[in-house]
Amino acid sequence: MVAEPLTREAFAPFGEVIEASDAAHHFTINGGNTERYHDLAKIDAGPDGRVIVSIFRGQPRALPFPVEMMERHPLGSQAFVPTSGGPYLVVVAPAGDPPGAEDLRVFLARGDQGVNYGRGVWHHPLLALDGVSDFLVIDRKGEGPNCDEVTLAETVLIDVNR
Ligand SMILES: NC(=O)N[C@@H](O)C(=O)O
Ligand code: NI
Repeated sequence: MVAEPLTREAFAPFGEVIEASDAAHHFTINGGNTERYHDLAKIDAGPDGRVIVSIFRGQPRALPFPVEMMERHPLGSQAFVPTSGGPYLVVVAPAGDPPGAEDLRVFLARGDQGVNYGRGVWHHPLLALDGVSDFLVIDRKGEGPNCDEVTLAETVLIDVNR
């Protein structure tokens, strides 16, 4: 599978794209100095969880990459915002039954785009490209198992057309 460009419309079934886009609700603050891109993602820690902020430092993945498993967080959302400026891959499938190869969507995210996976949305763990990459990660801390993993019946090779 070749990655498609990440857009808020294409990603809508899986969550939100976090970017300073004119399509977002934005307005000027701080006496004209600053533009606020407002309320970009539905952060969900559930009724008994707490929202936490972490940094993931990901090693670059080699392409083409074999997707052999997917995971989901049934108790909360998970957001990744790149802070190193490089691109990364986002592999997702709709929340619900464990995905098959035919359910996957693969997106190429720019270094100025973040993503928020909605609660229960299947995704592959971090897929940094080009170099060691840091990401601000906003997700849930709390009781209960919050990471289900599934092995795909068939491996899916993903790549990028650049
Ligand atoms: N396990 C963990 O914290 N990371 C994954 O959830 C991921 O999506 O990278
Ligand atoms: Ni995750």
